Amino acid sequence: MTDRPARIAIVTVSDRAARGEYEDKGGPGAEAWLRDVVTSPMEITRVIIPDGREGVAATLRELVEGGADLILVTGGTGPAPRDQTPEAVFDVAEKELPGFGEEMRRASLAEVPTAILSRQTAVIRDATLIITLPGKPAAIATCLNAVFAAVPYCLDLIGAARIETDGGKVKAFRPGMR
Ligand SMILES: Nc1ncnc2c1ncn2[C@@H]1O[C@H](COP(=O)(O)OP(=O)(O)OP(=O)(O)O)[C@@H](O)[C@H]1O
Ligand SMILES: Nc1nc2c(c(=O)[nH]1)N[C@H]1C(S)=C(S)[C@@H](COP(=O)(O)O)O[C@H]1N2
Repeated sequence: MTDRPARIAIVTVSDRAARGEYEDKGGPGAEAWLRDVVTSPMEITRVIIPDGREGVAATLRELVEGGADLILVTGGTGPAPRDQTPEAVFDVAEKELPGFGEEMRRASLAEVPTAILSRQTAVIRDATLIITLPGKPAAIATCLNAVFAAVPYCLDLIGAARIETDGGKVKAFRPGMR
């Protein structure tokens, strides 16, 4: 655990947003959610890349090597042929944390039955936690609200930056601490 600004990367994976055919709403949505909930210093970077296993994996490797503490990836988790974000994430993963996907889908299923189509998950590579989210901008808050209480302690455990949250919005849980 280190006390310095958390380096957080937000990666939008979308063929059409990367081509400029529509405005990316997922990346800005994820950044707004973090700025609302996380109270400790953060350096946030955002990138928009097309779908595709190799490109997504290469971007993730680069961000991990650049020292990211947390990477949020939005899009490409579904069953369509170009949806290959989970494959890319597993290509770079050292450990999977399947509970993240289970809980995000559970929360999303209360909103839409098609939430079951998302293969979203979370993994660790080096000292970076990578969480995947569906591409639908509306899914971002649902999914982050469902799992974020466990994120600060996970970052502690992997030796990433320490983050604090606004307890009125998301109460970070650190076992053994109040
Ligand atoms: N990053 C985003 N910003 C804004 N809207 C998005 C974004 N990602 C997805 N959407 C919206 O959600 C809908 C369904 O999401 P889905 O992930 O299936 O996108 P998609 O059709 O696969 O996108 P693409 O073809 O660009 O990869 C899209 O048609 C789009 O309206
Ligand atoms: N909360 C929430 N989760 C959701 C959705 C949604 O609208 N809200 N859309 C679902 C749909 S329709 C799909 S196809 C999958 C995968 O989306 P992705 O390929 O954009 O990642 O996410 C699912 N999860």
